[in-house]
Amino acid sequence: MAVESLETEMDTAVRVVHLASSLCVKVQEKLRLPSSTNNGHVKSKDDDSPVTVADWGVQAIVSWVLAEVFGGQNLSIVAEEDTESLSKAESLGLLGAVSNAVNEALSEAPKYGLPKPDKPLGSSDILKAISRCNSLGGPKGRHWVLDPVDGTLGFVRGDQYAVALALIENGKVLLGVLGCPNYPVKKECLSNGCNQTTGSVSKGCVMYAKKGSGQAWMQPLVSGGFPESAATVLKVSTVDDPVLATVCEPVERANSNHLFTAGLANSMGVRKQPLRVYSMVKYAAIARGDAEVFMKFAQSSYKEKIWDHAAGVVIVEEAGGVVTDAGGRELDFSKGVYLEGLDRGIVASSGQVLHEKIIGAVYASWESSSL
Ligand SMILES: Nc1ncnc2c1ncn2[C@@H]1O[C@H](COP(=O)(O)O)[C@@H](OP(=O)(O)O)[C@H]1O
Ligand SMILES: [Mg+2]
Repeated sequence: MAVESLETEMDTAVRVVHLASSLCVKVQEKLRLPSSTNNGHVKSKDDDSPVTVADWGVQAIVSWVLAEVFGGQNLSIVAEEDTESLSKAESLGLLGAVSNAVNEALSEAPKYGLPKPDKPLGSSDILKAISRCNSLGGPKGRHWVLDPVDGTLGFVRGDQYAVALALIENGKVLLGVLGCPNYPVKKECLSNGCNQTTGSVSKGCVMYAKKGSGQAWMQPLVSGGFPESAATVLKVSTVDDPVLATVCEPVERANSNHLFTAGLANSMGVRKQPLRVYSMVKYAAIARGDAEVFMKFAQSSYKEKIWDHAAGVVIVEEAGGVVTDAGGRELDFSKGVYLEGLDRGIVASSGQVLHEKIIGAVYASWESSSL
C-alpha cells in the first residue's frame, strides 16, 4: 500500500485523537474534583489496573467515527477495553456517565471536521461501538489498534497519559497518532511536576507519522476544536554521547525493572537521573528530542500488547529514532494482540549510535540480572 493513499486514514485518525483527547481532558478535570474521588467513575480491572469513563468513552467515539468514515462492515479494531463490567446491572450509573461524555464529545465532532450522529447515541449504541473493537489483529489485513487511555494510572493521578491510535496492515504499522493532553510545551515540566497543576488544554499536543514518509509531526491541542496553526516537524535529539543522554522509563517499578535499567545506564556512562513518565508519552519525548533513550524491561511473565507500542514506534522511527527489542530486533506486530517473541525488553533511542551501545550493554549485563 503506497504511503500517499493513506490520506483519509491519517486525517481521520488525527482528528479523532484530538476529539478523544478533549474528552479525556474533561474527564480528568472531573476526577480531580474532591467530590468525585469516590463516585464510581474509576473501576478496577481483573489485574487491579484502573479503568475510567475516559477509557470507555474514547473507545466508543473512535469506534463510532471510524465506522462512520470507513464503514462498519469490514472494520477491524483491536483495542484495550471490553464491555463486560460496563454492561452489568450495577454499572448503570457508570454507563450513564460514559454516555454523557461520549455524546458531549460527539456533539463537538463537526468542529474537528468529523461527522456527528443525528441524535445522541443510546447506551446500546455505545456498548456496540465499544465491543466492536474486539478484533484480535494478526498477520493479514488492516487493523486499527487503539489504546484509549494509555497510562490509566497516570490519568487518574492527574499526570501523563496518552490516547494512542495506529493502523496496521499485514503486520506492519502504517501510521500512528499519539494524543498527549498533559505533555507540556516545556520539557522540564515532565520531571518537576508542573504538569500537576490544572492548566489550559493548549498545554497538550498530538503527534503523528506515516510509515516511510521520513516525517513526524506535532500539533497543539486546543480547546474546543481542531487547531488552525500548522503542524511542526518532530526531530529526535542529536545527542549520541551517553554522558549527555536522558533515559526515560515507566514510573511504576512493577512495569519495568528500575534496578536493571539503572545498572545498564551506568555501565554505558549515563550520568543523568532517569526521567520517569507514565504512558506512551515516553515515545513522544524521544520523538520530540526531550530524551534520548526509553527502556522498558517488564517481568518475563508479562506479555507486551500491540496497542501499547504501535503508534509510538512509528512516530519515533519517522522522527529519526530507532526502536527494537533488547536483542536488537524489530517489534513484531503481526502475531495478534501480543508482541510475541519479544526478546527481554523494549529499547527506543534517538539514533543508531546510542542504540547499539544499549543493546551491547544489555548483553553484557543480562547474565548478572535476575530478570
Ligand atoms: N506488569 C506489567 N509489566 C509491564 N507493563 C505493564 C504491566 N501491567 C500493565 N502494563 C502496561 O504498562 C502500561 C502503562 O505503561 P507505563 O508503566 O509506561 O505508564 C499499561 O497501559 P494501560 O495504562 O493502558 O493499561 C499496561 O499496558
Ligand atoms: Mg496501555
